[in-house]
Amino acid sequence: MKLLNASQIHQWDQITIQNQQLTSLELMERAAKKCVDWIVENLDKKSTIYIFCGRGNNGGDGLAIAKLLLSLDFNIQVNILAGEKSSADFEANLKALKSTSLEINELHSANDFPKLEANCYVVDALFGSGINKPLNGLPLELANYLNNFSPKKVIAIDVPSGMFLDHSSYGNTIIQADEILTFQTYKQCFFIAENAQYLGNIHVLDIGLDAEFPYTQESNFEITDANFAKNIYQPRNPFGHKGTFGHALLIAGSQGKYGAALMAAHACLRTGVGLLTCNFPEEIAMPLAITLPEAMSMKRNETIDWDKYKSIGIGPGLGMESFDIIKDVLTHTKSPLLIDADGLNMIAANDELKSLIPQNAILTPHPKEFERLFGKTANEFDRIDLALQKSQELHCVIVLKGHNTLIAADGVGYFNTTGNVGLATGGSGDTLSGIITSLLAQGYISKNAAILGVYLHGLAADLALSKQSVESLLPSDLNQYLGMAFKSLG
Ligand SMILES: NC(=O)C1=CN([C@@H]2O[C@H](COP(=O)(O)OP(=O)(O)OC[C@H]3O[C@@H](n4cnc5c(N)ncnc54)[C@H](O)[C@@H]3O)[C@@H](O)[C@H]2O)[C@@H](O)CC1
Ligand SMILES: [K+]
Repeated sequence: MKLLNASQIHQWDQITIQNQQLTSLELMERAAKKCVDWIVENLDKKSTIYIFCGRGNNGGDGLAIAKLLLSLDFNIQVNILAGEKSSADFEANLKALKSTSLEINELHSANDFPKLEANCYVVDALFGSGINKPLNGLPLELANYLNNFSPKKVIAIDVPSGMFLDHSSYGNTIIQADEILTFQTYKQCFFIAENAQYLGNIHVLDIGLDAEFPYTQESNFEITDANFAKNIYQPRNPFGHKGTFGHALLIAGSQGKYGAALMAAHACLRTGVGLLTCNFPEEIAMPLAITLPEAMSMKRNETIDWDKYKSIGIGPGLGMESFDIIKDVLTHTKSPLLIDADGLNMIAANDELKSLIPQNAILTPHPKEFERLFGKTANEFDRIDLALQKSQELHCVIVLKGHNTLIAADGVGYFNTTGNVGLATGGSGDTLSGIITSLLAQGYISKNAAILGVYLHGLAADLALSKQSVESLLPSDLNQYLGMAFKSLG
């Protein structure tokens, strides 16, 4: 699914109004009705709901919500920012609300802020997709006032006020939401870790916007959900044999980091590779044979037959002392390549190695490794843009690991939607390397191996939560759930 920017979302509303012969007020009414359905189902009617409205259409939504909640006998209190400039639909809804018995509180200064009851709810309808500058003046004071108070829940309409949809809000004040009722589609800002403290649970409400419009739009960002993964999944040919599913070579492990190599190997096999050869330190050849008898092994300094492998994965637990082998691989490999961890760190520390990265290689840095490779950026949006730029410059795939891992390929960024904080443990990346190396060996092109690998890795972690908690989850648990993750694609 494409992620649209703020201006495209505005156009989407306009096209819908035109194609469905609606007035914008009717569309707003639809949006408000969806929010109220959610509120009725999820909030306790006994608690007061304080609704804070700006004077644009986000505020208009707030007023339309207020009118509907009033008709359902909810206990509400409505506050609007004072000002002269307001949208037509805001004015229409204000007029309608003024015709009821409800008193509306106009906020001219901080003295007008209502005293909030303990245990209340707050609806944040100050600014939505029309935000065009950081909060300042009275809206800033109000945001601080609300953030310093702890209501039962803050429900943001469309986006938390103060958050830009498609560029960085780093350092700005934003209203902290517990629940976000967003219209029609995810917004890019929801996938960015620097916004994490302001984002709560996100509920995408279908307000019936034009179904065709997103397909007509260019976008540099997509999200990879179950449909996306199903489309790239290649079901196995029933007549296949071990040669059909590729021979992978995994070059991993060093003293003190043997586990990383074993975890990568285990995940590689569980992802369906036909054959796996492990180039591991000699001292773990025996533990490997005992714990993973399906894997073959070779010595670290043994000559590699470059024609033999369908894919090579290098890096998990490799240590920084393996310069010769990474140089050898970068210089000679003819196979699709995945580079992780110390493989990346060695490249970052050496310009000659950097110049040898082959086309279509998959690099899987976490943010710190990314910084070592490509430099520091002022904020996360800039880091993502840099990842897209580097993916084009180097003709390779960059998997920027994090909460919503971003896969940058051919200048497009794909945000993954599976996974949970249980993955924030050493070893998760090693498992991911094994999975992606396996998919490469099975013939997936680099971009698809990275997207599907990240999706399956996260999904296995989500499925593992049926038995584990986010605290107790171990990367090695994922191997047991890869099977179920694959089955969900079938
Ligand atoms: N028909 C439509 O277009 C629909 C719009 N919807 C709602 O409309 C919202 C977008 O409405 P608008 O485009 O009117 O924009 P907003 O309501 O987000 O805000 C725009 C207004 O706030 C001002 N403003 C922006 N940033 C400010 C800041 N930091 N401090 C002070 N003032 C600031 C702008 O000058 C403008 O007057 C969506 O987020 C959604 O909630 C929904 O009702 C769905 C239908
Ligand atoms: K809002």
